[in-house]
Amino acid sequence: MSADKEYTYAQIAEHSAKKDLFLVIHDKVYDTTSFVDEHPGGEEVLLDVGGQDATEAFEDVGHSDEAREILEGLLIGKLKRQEGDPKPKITTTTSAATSANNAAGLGFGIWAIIFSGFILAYGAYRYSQYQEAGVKI
Ligand code: HEM
Repeated sequence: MSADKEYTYAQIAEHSAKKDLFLVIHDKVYDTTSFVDEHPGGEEVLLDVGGQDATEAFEDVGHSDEAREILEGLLIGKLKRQEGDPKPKITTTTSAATSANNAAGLGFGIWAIIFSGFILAYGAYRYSQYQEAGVKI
């Protein structure tokens, strides 16, 4: 089998049985049939995502490099995305980037509030100075 073979979601969905189990992870297709019984996380979880996109499930667990090496050995092809197919699942990289953005956004918000607080305080101070000066004159 060539790792360059392209599979559509419909073709992959036909392989969802324990004895014939395909998974999609990061748009690559893996034949996990020989691995189901050996999976340290149990066969149930693999069967749950059999014939589907398992990217999120796989990444959520935070699998080790060893797990990724096993995965490479099971590679049989890539996903041929067609019109109307589900969008690629969010990967850890993008979600990390999103949270980084959120953190930055939050940080900026806080600084904006602090900064405008200073501007207001300074304005109030200057105003009171002028008023005092006005009274004295
Ligand atoms: C073909 C794809 C997969 C491979 C090659 C794989 C491989 C492994 C390996 C080697 C481990 C041992 C810990 C580690 O090295 O990270 C593991 C643990 C685990 N896997 Fe997977 N896995 C796959 C897919 C999945 C999926 C789709 C799920 C769905 C939730 C899953 C859930 C788990 C869980 C929960 C553990 C932790 C088990 C424990 O620590 O008791 N795995 N997997």
